[in-house]
Amino acid sequence: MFHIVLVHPEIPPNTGNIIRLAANTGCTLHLVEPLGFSMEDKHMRRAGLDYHEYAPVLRHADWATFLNDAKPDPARMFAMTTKGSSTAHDMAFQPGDWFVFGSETSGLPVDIRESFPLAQRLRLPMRADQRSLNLSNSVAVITYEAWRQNGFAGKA
Ligand SMILES: C[S@@+](CC[C@H](N)C(=O)[O-])C[C@H]1O[C@@H](n2cnc3c(N)ncnc32)[C@H](O)[C@@H]1O
Repeated sequence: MFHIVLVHPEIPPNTGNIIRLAANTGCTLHLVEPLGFSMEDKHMRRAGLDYHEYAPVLRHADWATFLNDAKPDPARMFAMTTKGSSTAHDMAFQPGDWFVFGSETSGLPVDIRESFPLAQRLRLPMRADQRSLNLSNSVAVITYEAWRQNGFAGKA
């Protein structure tokens, strides 16, 4: 349905949760290296259970390789960032859209974030003085919002 892109994820259970979410919702997961863990990490595998069988997980050596190999449509790719200029829930999403997330400690690298047009830097609403959502929670929020907008296409 959608593409979830994690740039340099660091915490194994977060990626495990996201593998499970990708399987639940029919999304493809892209992992942009370096990763902060081994794909054999037991915490990641436990969180993902055996869902990796149901979710395509693609690894890319770096951001440039991701762009070259996956060829995302630049007009349909969205940076998910606490420094976003647009409210995520105001955007109309389409099947095949790309959602790009930063790492748990650093967020998206500045050069990657700034390569997105302002209108495609999306922020999830939070209360004042709150720093950020957990990575896997932010993936779940936007994936379900985009899927809801598209009639939960493919749901059982
Ligand atoms: C734990 S956060 C990163 C925190 C980092 N210190 C920062 O300020 O970007 C991990 C990732 O979750 C996503 N995220 C978390 N909260 C968000 C929000 N309110 N709006 C959009 N994305 C968010 C972003 O992709 C972020 O890079």
